Amino acid sequence: MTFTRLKEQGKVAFIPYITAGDPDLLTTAEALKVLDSCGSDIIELGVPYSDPLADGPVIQAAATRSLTKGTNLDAIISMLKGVVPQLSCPIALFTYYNPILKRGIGNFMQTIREVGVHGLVVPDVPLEETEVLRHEALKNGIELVLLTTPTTPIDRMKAIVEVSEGFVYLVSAVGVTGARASVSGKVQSLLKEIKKATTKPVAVGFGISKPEHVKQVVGWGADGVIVGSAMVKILGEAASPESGLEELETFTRSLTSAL
Ligand SMILES: O=P(O)(O)OC[C@@H](O)[C@@H](O)c1c[nH]c2ccccc12
Repeated sequence: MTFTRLKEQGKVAFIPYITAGDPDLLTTAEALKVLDSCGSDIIELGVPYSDPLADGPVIQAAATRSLTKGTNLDAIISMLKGVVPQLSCPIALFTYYNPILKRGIGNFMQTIREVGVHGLVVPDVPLEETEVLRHEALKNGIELVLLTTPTTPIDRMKAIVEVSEGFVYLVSAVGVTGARASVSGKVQSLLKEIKKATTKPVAVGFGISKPEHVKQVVGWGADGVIVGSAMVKILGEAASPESGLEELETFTRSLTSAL
């Protein structure tokens, strides 16, 4: 839906990621409002996890701080209950598989649907194991976004894009999340391959932190850009929650104006 509207307007989606509960959940709620009002098209909200395999130092540190404060899924859910009705853009929850399993897949999907979450990203579930997850997501009207990476073999990429809902997440680089000096030139050819295989929108993430990166990825034909660590760093390193939110706004505007 979001992408259809954007495409009609000839626009590319801006998709920020932040970790819930860093520095605290009240600030997360405010950050969601700031990101929404700065023109984000989807917001990825990360559930902090103790063993975040795919995450680089910035998001790992944010998760640790958040968990130390006692952030858990229930607290995130009740924060969302209050704030989602105030947002105009959809929320995609980002979580590792374990917290979903702990709650029970069906129960998890129902709970997030009830607070108005639209999408779900789970980085550590291999395609073969997504079936149950997809089934339960579908039943609850949740879009399960799947990821493909530069090392995903073509046939596997095709199978992934075939079943991905909402959009396809193209991970731009091998390794962990985190700002990088430049976006790998390989993304251009990866985008071409994916677009040969599907008409679904493709959003690119990993290492995007500057307006130049945004412009580059848009020029290569991406339908969306995802920015995580750079956002998380601002909120995590700010002198106070208030100044973090101000910096977040300035930074987000600098990126969206490159779209
Ligand atoms: O942090 P980066 O490099 O801007 O990348 C996006 C990213 O943060 C977000 O989508 C994400 C956070 N944790 C992940 C783990 C795997 C894949 C993606 C992610």
